[in-house]
Amino acid sequence: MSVTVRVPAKVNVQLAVGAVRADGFHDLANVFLAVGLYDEVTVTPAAGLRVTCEGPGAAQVPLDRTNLAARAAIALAGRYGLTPDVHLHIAKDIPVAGGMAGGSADGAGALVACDALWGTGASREELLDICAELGSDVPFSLVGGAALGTGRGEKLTALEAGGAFHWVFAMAGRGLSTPAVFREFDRLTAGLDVPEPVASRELLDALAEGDPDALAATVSNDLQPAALSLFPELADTLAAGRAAGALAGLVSGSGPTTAFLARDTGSAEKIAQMLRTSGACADVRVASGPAPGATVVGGKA
Ligand SMILES: C[C@](O)(CO)[C@H](O)COP(=O)(O)OP(=O)(O)OC[C@H]1O[C@@H](n2ccc(N)nc2=O)[C@H](O)[C@@H]1O
Ligand SMILES: Nc1ncnc2c1ncn2[C@@H]1O[C@H](COP(=O)(O)OP(=O)(O)OP(=O)(O)O)[C@@H](O)[C@H]1O
Repeated sequence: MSVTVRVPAKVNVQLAVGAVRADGFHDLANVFLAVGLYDEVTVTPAAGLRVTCEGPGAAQVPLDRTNLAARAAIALAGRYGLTPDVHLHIAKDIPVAGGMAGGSADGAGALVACDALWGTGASREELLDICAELGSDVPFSLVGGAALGTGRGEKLTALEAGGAFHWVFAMAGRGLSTPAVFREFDRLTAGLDVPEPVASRELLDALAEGDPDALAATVSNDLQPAALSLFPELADTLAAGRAAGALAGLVSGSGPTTAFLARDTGSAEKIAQMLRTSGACADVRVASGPAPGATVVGGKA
């Protein structure tokens, strides 16, 4: 008996960041778009909790109880008086520590997979509560599509997306730590008046209309200066993607992956090819969004 769940990566088309809160988190206006780069989590009953991982960057993924997939299984089992005796296998395709919510995807995937395996009958709300305990990005990994995240990003409102948006992602040769990027944001904004984060009306309209030019004119990421400060070479990657014809280029979330919006699939392939030969990044992928959230794609009786 096993269950396999597929979970998408995300790009933040707007990431507005407020001042640091008393609990160390930041209030956000976080416009998430799920994109078609996926991790798959397979859960199988086992003698105890075990995590394995294959794919690019697998060596950087912890295989102990700190893995978000393991934490999800433990949290769900805890609620239902079960023991998390499962083997969680992660087939990784989302870059590790890349700002595309790879670990969050695995947390949401493991939760949905264990829920199906154990037949807990947990409601969507209960699953979303557990997701929010696991991390700010995890609820969005569960729901996918397009959504506005407020609070620390965990309170979601579904958004309409009027069409597919085509993206090129440039992966860096090393990762960036999300807490370190938020700390750098605090350092760069120290003494300044940081406004309350608000979603842009123009950006939400562009998303709803499926208009790539209008979206390109409105994308923004308040963490970008912090990511560039910690990883200055990303400025060259952004310049290379824009020179290759991208409508817009920005750092994805806390980075260091950079995301380039293309007009259509043909243009995305051309930008990807130019980025590959530019030497300005370690790897390049093409993907479109919105993509569906965590979905059961297979299982064996
Ligand atoms: C940068 C984003 O990826 C944008 O979607 C997210 O805000 C980060 O979400 P995440 O990786 O799920 O982050 P969490 O695991 O919840 O938090 C990791 C750390 O990031 C910082 N953090 C995260 C979210 C937030 N709204 N404010 C923060 O300051 C905190 O230092 C926190 O200790
Ligand atoms: N299943 C997992 N996959 C990858 N990393 C994990 C996982 N579980 C825990 N981690 C830890 O989380 C850190 C961040 O990895 P992750 O790939 O989630 O980063 P990220 O994509 O930048 O996150 P986000 O975009 O949500 O801020 C890793 O360095 C690793 O130590």
